[in-house]
Amino acid sequence: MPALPPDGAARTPVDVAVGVLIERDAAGRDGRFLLTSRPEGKVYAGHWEFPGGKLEAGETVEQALRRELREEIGIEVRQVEPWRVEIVDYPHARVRLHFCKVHRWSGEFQMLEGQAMAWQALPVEVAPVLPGTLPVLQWLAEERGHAGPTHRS
Ligand SMILES: Nc1nc2c([nH]c(=O)n2[C@H]2C[C@H](O)[C@@H](COP(=O)(O)OP(=O)(O)OP(=O)(O)O)O2)c(=O)[nH]1
Repeated sequence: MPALPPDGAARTPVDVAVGVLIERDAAGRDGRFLLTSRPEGKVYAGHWEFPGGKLEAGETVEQALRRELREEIGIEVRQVEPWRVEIVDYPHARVRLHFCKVHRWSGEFQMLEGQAMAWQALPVEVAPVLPGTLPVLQWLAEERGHAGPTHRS
């Protein structure tokens, strides 16, 4: 019988659409980005993440992102820029995170699942941050020439 692959590799990843909402400053440069806290009742409740959620059957990443941000934070995404894809193994699931930059949206932010929201710069001040968001903070640090820690450990 062939050896079983290591735990994690055996699991099919769940696709997740994630929005990195970024404010632009007066000069058009990327500024603060939005983090939200995971609501009570979900795994990693209280951890900070970029808003998003799992794709439903037949949805594209962009469709899922628009739906999730409407359902969770009450905004209409106006433009989606696919950015990077990352697989993360958690004890509860293996996820394929499709990170998208979002610079344009409309509507007022409403925390429809009882989350909290925080516009953040580097280093991120809210804690704890979800493990799957750490690579994003690193990519943002590289883009912005930020040296030093990206978050509080
Ligand atoms: N939204 C989001 N999820 C992330 C990030 N990083 C990361 O590892 N994840 C993981 C956590 C979860 O295992 C998964 C997202 O699933 P979820 O439970 O939030 O999705 P959902 O809103 O569709 O939830 P549900 O309907 O199943 O309750 O992706 C991130 O930055 N944002």
